[in-house]
Amino acid sequence: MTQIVQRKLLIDDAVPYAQTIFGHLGKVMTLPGREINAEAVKDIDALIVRSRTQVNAELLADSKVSYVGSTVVGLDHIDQDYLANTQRHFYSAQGCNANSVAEFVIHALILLAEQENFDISTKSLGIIGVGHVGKLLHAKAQALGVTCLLNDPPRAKQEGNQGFVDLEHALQADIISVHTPLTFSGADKTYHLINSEKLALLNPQQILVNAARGGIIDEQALLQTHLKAKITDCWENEPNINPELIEQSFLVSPHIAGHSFEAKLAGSTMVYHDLCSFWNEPQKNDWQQKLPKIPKAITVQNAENWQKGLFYVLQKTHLIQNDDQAIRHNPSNFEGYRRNYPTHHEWHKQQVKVTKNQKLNCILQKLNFQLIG
Ligand SMILES: NC(=O)C1=CN([C@@H]2O[C@H](COP(=O)(O)OP(=O)(O)OC[C@H]3O[C@@H](n4cnc5c(N)ncnc54)[C@H](O)[C@@H]3O)[C@@H](O)[C@H]2O)C=CC1
Ligand SMILES: O=C(O)C(=O)[C@H](O)COP(=O)(O)O
Repeated sequence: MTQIVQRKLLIDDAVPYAQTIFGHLGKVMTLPGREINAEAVKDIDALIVRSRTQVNAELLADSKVSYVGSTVVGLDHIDQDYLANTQRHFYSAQGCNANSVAEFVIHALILLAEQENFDISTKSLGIIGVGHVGKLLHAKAQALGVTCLLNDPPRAKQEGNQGFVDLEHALQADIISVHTPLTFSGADKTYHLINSEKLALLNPQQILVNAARGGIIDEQALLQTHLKAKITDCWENEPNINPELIEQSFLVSPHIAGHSFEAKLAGSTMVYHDLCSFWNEPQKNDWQQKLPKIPKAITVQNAENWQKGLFYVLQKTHLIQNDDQAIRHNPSNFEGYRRNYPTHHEWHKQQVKVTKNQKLNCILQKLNFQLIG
């Protein structure tokens, strides 16, 4: 009688619901992403990672891994050529956390606007990289009345220049937010894209946001650049982040812009669906009944000013300042905090009671909050 050999899956332990979602496909083992090494993957069939595992020949050469799934968006931890050349199937959950990042940027900017006492709708926003995240950020910023300048040369080459501006033009915006991948080669490589020459174009009234990747902005040059505010979620040399940049930043966070509950779950389920089809296995979705209940409705206390009302609502969904406090005076907490990141839900999961302020109600709706009677 032929013995059915159970498939083995090794999954980064930061992948939520790993056992619940993937358990029916085989024997699931989990490890912290940074501890997934050649020894751990030797006898594994499917490897499912987040960003903290370098997937390359060094990791896989002696393994029988035939499937690699990445439950995050960035690809700088994956040697895709090696996987293709060794006939290993690769899937990346592109776009899974875009909404989370866009919400993070808007929330950080509203916090800044409230603390610096300006109306965000009077500002312009330069979005460098207009893919999944950039498009959603554009839509949310427009909902707030922000004028956006869009820079994305690869898209402009494909689609035509209509609607796009060049980098120097985008860098004239009051607020600049980078949302490109980190790439080291090619005509549009992004490593140090915002270098000392580009930073020299900026003035002390401008705001610079990095919730994409450390290295897109030259950090050493950034330290010499005086700006109204630096908002830093992504750093060079993570988790050993630069204390001077912490000091200079209005808001710091340990690379968690994409860490909403829905984003992490989307990454897992997108890889799960791909693995099921790769192994020609029927999907089982009964785990969805085990998801946390949505938070209770928010009642706005301060609606006379739409921006103050929005700030109140955003703070009820997630205290972004906690992400700052978690590392500002204790940078060594960078990995620990993100591995145990407190659950927060995306705005489309949040109910808000209709307020007296029609403009606020309209903005909340455009930002995908659930407005209830
Ligand atoms: N902080 C966090 O937690 C997260 C960070 N990220 C990072 O953000 C990046 C963007 O995410 P998505 O929007 O989902 O990726 P995406 O691939 O959908 O969009 C990236 C966009 O950047 C454009 N681009 C590439 N090179 C460029 C250049 N030199 N100048 C301007 N635009 C350029 C591309 O054409 C594309 O439209 C990811 O590659 C990842 O590194 C993504 C999710 C979470
Ligand atoms: O998707 C990406 O790219 C990101 O930057 C994710 O936020 C990375 O998440 P972790 O793998 O660092 O949990």
